[in-house]
Amino acid sequence: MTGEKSDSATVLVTGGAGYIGSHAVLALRDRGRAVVVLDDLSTGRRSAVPDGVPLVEGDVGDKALLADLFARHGIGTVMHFAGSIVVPESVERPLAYYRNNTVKSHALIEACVEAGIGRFIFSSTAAVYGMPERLPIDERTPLMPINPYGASKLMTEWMLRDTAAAHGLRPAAFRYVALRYFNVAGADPQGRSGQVSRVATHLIKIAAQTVTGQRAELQIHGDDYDTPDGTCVRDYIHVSDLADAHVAALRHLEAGGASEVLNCGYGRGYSVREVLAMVERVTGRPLPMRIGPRRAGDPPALVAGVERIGVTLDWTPRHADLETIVASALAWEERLLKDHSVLQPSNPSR
Ligand SMILES: NC(=O)c1ccc[n+]([C@@H]2O[C@H](COP(=O)([O-])OP(=O)(O)OC[C@H]3O[C@@H](n4cnc5c(N)ncnc54)[C@H](O)[C@@H]3O)[C@@H](O)[C@H]2O)c1
Ligand SMILES: O=c1ccn([C@@H]2O[C@H](COP(=O)(O)OP(=O)(O)O[C@H]3O[C@H](CO)[C@H](O)[C@H](O)[C@H]3O)[C@@H](O)[C@H]2O)c(=O)[nH]1
Repeated sequence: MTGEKSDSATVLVTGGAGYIGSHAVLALRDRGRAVVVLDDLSTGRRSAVPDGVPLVEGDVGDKALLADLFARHGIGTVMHFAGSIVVPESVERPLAYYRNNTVKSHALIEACVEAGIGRFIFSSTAAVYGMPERLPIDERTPLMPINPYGASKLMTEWMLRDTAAAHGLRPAAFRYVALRYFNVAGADPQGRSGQVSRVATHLIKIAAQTVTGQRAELQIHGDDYDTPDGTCVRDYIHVSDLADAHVAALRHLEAGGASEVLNCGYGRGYSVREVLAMVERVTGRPLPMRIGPRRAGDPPALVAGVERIGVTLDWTPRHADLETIVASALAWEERLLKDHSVLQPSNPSR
């Protein structure tokens, strides 16, 4: 397309020092793509960025920095992972979430339009659906987020939709793929990256910490849901498959494909109890656990409708089973325990 940057152009990965972004960096590098990371290291880690990948330490809302970075590195596509992700925190500090996730995404999208960067891939979330009543959840399901985190992401989707509508037909076209992730888990199969959280909230991460003795016990947040075993059901996707979906989205846009909003999951749900049983099976160790009350805002079941991603992207998941997800998460947790350099502090000033 006229005015577009060439396919060999560098990919900017915002939030590339974080959990999912660092796996996307690995997936891009493994395919020989040039990558630059922009990260403020608020939750990310310098050590998550592989050697040889430039890390620009800065804020994704800093337009002067962005303009300079785009020109200096010849950026052709932006993959936007940077953001704040803790749902209960978003309820306590909504304006901080709207600022970091929505206002700063606005600055980034605007900087792209001004620089003529026409390809944008965005980390969205199943949280845009809220508490859907019907499963599986396809992309036409009504969008009714129930917390500021989901709303802050949905607003960014809308900015992308409207920007593509306004600029999509011009010579410097703007097209995007928004990927709505379901439950992301696991770690790079080669052990190069994984999840490092100061305060873990995700089930598989907490289970890994518990079974390795870092926590006394895990609490199941409610077993009285209207689900087969009473615990919540989620669609867990391996982080490396998700990273590959980003590479597939990049290829889609580079081939001139249209803007898309796509669920990312496997279309299969597991209950909390099933996940915990898998942790016990993989380790051969009992997992200390007890039943606690429901956690506010937890939908009983979230399972992705995955037809659309299947027909739109050239994406074949390679790690689509719970055992692989759990085993890779556990292997990473063992590595964290042994190798403290992985835990190199993010930004000491925060
Ligand atoms: N983890 C999940 O299960 C999940 C599910 C759905 C969607 N997502 C989305 O995926 C993206 C990545 O999530 P993650 O789990 O890797 O989280 P993470 O906290 O590990 O990564 C986020 C990264 O963004 C950086 N960052 C935050 N604000 C920034 C700013 N203003 N400027 C520059 N860098 C900034 C952080 O330092 C960090 O490296 C987020 O946008 C999140 O909303 C995550
Ligand atoms: O110690 C724990 C932690 C979690 N859970 C349960 O395990 C399930 C999964 O919980 P997670 O916190 O791992 O994930 P969520 O489904 O709450 O959230 C995920 O999906 C959301 C979309 O709905 C957002 O995208 C969010 O960023 C992402 O982490 C839930 O039923 C939760 O109650 C427990 O029982 N005990």
